[in-house]
Amino acid sequence: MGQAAPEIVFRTQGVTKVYQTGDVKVFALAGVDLELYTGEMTVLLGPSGSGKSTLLNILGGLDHATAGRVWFRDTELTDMPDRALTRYRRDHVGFVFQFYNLVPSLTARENVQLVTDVSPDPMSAEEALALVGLAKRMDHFPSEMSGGEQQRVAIARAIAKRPEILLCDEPTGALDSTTGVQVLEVLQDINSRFGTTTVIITHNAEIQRMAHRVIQFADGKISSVHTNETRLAPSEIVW
Ligand SMILES: Nc1ncnc2c1ncn2[C@@H]1O[C@H](COP(=O)(O)OP(=O)(O)OP(=O)(O)O)[C@@H](O)[C@H]1O
Repeated sequence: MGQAAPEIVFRTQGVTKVYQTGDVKVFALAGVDLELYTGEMTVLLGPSGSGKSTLLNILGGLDHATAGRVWFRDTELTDMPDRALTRYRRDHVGFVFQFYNLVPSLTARENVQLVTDVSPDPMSAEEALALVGLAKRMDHFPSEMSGGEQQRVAIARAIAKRPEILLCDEPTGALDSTTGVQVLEVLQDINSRFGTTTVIITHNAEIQRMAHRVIQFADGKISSVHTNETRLAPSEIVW
């Protein structure tokens, strides 16, 4: 018997995004057809300006495509009104960005509680912080933590609502390699422990070796898709 077909979590068809500044049009995305599968860890690679963040923002409901269609499971996101898109984002998507966007006047625990207070079925802030290895730092303020620790608080905040999807835009971009690997280990652990569909944008080609699939972008299009036969553990990745 063959393996069951993978379950599609996102599908895009001809997604285009045009930014217009005065007379100048920039095609940030120029026709992207893509399927992402439940539980998969996907790395998006490509030069600066090739459209990776634009696609991530559209998948995460932070932005609308100019043309083309986008589905999250059976729900079409394409023309969803902003209120519904906000609900979609709140209920299903966790975001991790390069700069951690923590509230400086709140402790790690309080930063995570901002999310757990408004989610229907959250884990506790304590549980989320323990999952990212910060059980002992819960009452520290961001200024008392290293970059990697702050990013782990940001990941705890993103996962505390138990999202099906975790979208990470350059999560290690501001970190040295040792700290970056710790953050990747947390992402790997969340992906395998909870089956959270995870998308990671990176400029660091080494990181692709931990992914199930690697999608390469060039000029607003997908230039190649590669499935890794074997994956490396984050601790085996060096940069
Ligand atoms: N709000 C905006 N207004 C105008 N142009 C934009 C806007 N956002 C993105 N762009 C342009 O769209 C193109 C794609 O940008 P995008 O950020 O998606 O690329 P990227 O591959 O994520 O790049 P990077 O790796 O540098 O983050 C770029 O040419 C960028 O300048």
